Amino acid sequence: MAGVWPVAEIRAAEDRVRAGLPEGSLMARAARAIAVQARAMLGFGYGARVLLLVGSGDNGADALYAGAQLARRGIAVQAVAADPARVDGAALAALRRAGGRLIPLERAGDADLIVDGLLGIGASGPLRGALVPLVRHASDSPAPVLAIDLPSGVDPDTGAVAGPAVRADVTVCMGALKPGLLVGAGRLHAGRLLVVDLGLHAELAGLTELAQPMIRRLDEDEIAAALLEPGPDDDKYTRGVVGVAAGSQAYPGAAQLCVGSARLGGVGAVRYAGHAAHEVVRRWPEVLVTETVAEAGRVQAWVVGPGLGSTSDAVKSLRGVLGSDVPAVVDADGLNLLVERRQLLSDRGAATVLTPHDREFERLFGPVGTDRIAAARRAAAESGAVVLLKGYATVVAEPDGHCYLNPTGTAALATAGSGDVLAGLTGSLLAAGIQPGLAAATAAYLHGAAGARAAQDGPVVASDLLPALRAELAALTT
Ligand SMILES: NC(=O)C1=CN([C@@H]2O[C@H](COP(=O)(O)OP(=O)(O)OC[C@H]3O[C@@H](n4cnc5c(N)ncnc54)[C@H](OP(=O)(O)O)[C@@H]3O)[C@@H](O)[C@H]2O)[C@@H](O)CC1
Ligand SMILES: Nc1ncnc2c1ncn2[C@@H]1O[C@H](COP(=O)(O)OP(=O)(O)O)[C@@H](O)[C@H]1O
Ligand SMILES: [K+]
Repeated sequence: MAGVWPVAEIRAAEDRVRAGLPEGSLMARAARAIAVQARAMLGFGYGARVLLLVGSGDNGADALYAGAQLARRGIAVQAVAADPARVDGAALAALRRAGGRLIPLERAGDADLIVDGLLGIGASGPLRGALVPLVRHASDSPAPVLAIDLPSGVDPDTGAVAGPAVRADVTVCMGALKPGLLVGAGRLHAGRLLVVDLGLHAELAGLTELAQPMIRRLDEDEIAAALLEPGPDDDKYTRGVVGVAAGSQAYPGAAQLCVGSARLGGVGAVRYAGHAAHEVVRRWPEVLVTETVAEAGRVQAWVVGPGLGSTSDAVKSLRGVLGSDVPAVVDADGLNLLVERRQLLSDRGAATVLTPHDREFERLFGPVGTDRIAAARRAAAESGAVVLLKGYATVVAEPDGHCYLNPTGTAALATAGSGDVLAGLTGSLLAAGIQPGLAAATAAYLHGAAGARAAQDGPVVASDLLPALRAELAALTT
């Protein structure tokens, strides 16, 4: 499990770690890790050319100390400072002693690697002044970019990018993951992420009295552990039954997709209730179908909404599901119907998972804004539901503020019906007995991984996600 830490908490831990160590040793560890990664990216040593972009804080000092290590290996290191009068003197001296040089931007030659040491967790607001042309230089250069701690121009806590920003190939993150590396535009700008443990984790864990960090990124092992496999004493009912109230005469495909993934989350049976019963049973003969939620029989969780439409029957389905005493996933048309019927949510005793994309979110809770974690948390607190806010980096927030940031996915998932697959899978995991927040985060993870897997074989449509999901589940559980 990886904890993800806002800047304020990293600062507090950093102070405590520094206090117990000789002066400069954290930075020495950081510089070593950056130099190792720089050499790996260069693929060759002697004669290679590295350009350091140096800011006036410790991020810039990290770059200079790493540059000194590279220069000692025969690499030609040039440094360009945002403000030459405010570079870290000791770090610059170290670079110079090793043979590196500080030069004005106009004299920077071609480079084989650019190291972004402009801004790290001290960043506030959009890039100012002399940093802008340096970031443009990096964007215009064909050289790969290694960002130190955070790509400059990305907000450390939100991932928001409000102007020019470094697009890194690799980001070497110091000590602890920051939210801005995992959500919003920051995720895209960070490229491949490497975390260097500077001894901060133990301090961060000690700072919170909670068993879990407030923000987490699940890894593959945790997803595998969350999935429930059938045991010798199981029958179809003990494994859980999921109900799907989705699709309509107008949108029978949504029912097929949603049921298609609901079959895969570890339940013993799927019940379908709605006007696409004929289409569903023709495609998935194992599914038990009825016309209405009231007729469906007992389930351990419901999914309501995909392709449901807004007719009186759709409203009846929503009322039937939310009036039940089992957990429910509300997606798509179900969310839109909730806008005028919020009471249905507040009256619930059982858990609810809401799965909005940005426009659905806005209708229910107002604009998402640039801080997606804060938006999802606000909505979860306000609604009492788990909120899965979809996107390039999906955020799952629980009503008490705990969050999961999803690491998987691909933009190929931006295809019609993809959300129907996610909703069905989430409901299925809930019915199988996984706790709501974890079920939503697990579904997002598997859905993203299935999308990436499907994308390896060509353009992705939502139907492709079903075999890819099976393959993903098989890979995780065997
Ligand atoms: N965590 C750890 O344990 C360790 C952390 N380490 C490293 O330290 C880094 C943090 O260093 P830091 O605190 O000195 O801040 P940093 O990011 O260099 O920036 C501060 C400077 O930026 C400026 N500035 C701010 N916003 C700006 C803007 N929008 N546009 C333009 N300028 C802007 C600001 O200017 P000012 O506001 O003062 O005018 C100030 O001069 C961290 O990311 C990691 O690399 C490692 O060395 C070892 C262990
Ligand atoms: N640009 C993107 N990058 C990665 N994932 C995306 C992107 N756009 C959408 N997705 C994912 O694809 C799914 C789309 O869901 P949704 O918008 O509800 O589609 P639909 O309503 O057509 O089924 C979500 O899981 C979302 O996170
Ligand atoms: K940086």
